[in-house]
Amino acid sequence: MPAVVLVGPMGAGKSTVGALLASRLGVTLRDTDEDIAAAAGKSVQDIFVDEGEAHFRAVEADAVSAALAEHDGVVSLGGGSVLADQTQVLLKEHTVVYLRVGVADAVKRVGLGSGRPLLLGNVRGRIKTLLEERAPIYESVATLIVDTDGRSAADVADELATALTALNTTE
Ligand SMILES: Nc1ncnc2c1ncn2[C@@H]1O[C@H](COP(=O)(O)OP(=O)(O)OP(=O)(O)O)[C@@H](O)[C@H]1O
Ligand SMILES: O=C(O)C1=C[C@@H](O)[C@@H](O)[C@H](O)C1
Ligand SMILES: [Mg+2]
Repeated sequence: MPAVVLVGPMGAGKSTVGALLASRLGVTLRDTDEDIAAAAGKSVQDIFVDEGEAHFRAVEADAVSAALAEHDGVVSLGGGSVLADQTQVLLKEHTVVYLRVGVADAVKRVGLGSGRPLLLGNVRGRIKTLLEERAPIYESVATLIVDTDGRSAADVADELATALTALNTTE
């Protein structure tokens, strides 16, 4: 079972904080976006363009299920993975951290020229809508919520490492 599962929107820092946290905990990071891209032999962006979002979501649900079953370290999930009912059910069995980010910091982090397919056209507007739509879902699956606005990824990883150690010693 993973030590921790990271969820949150694009730009929350799941991949970046996940890598730092994994090294602090002495484990490895498994990122479902990377698993999907490696298996398909192309980027997540290209999968969206070539096969469409519905196909990506189906593949993603399987990738999440496999990562949760197989990986013992840190698992970071794609930003939209929590939309799947199957994933919401699976996450009940895990320690899940929601990396929260506001619109302004998320936009700064993903950059206006982002290659992220769901943000094409209007990065700020799309992020705002996605954050509003998904915040209740992230909250519902989270064991712990960590605010990341105005903080470095290293600072967030440090807080998480401490919080997880405390959580595991009180369980
Ligand atoms: N706390 C932070 N402070 C500043 N920059 C950050 C922070 N966390 C991540 N970043 C930067 O923001 C960008 C996006 O981070 P990252 O790719 O880790 O997000 P993500 O949550 O994995 O997004 P996605 O869902 O698109 O995979 C990266 O360039 C990263 O270096
Ligand atoms: O928030 C989302 O829906 C996404 C987030 C990324 O992690 C990728 O999985 C993809 O760009 C879609
Ligand atoms: Mg990522």
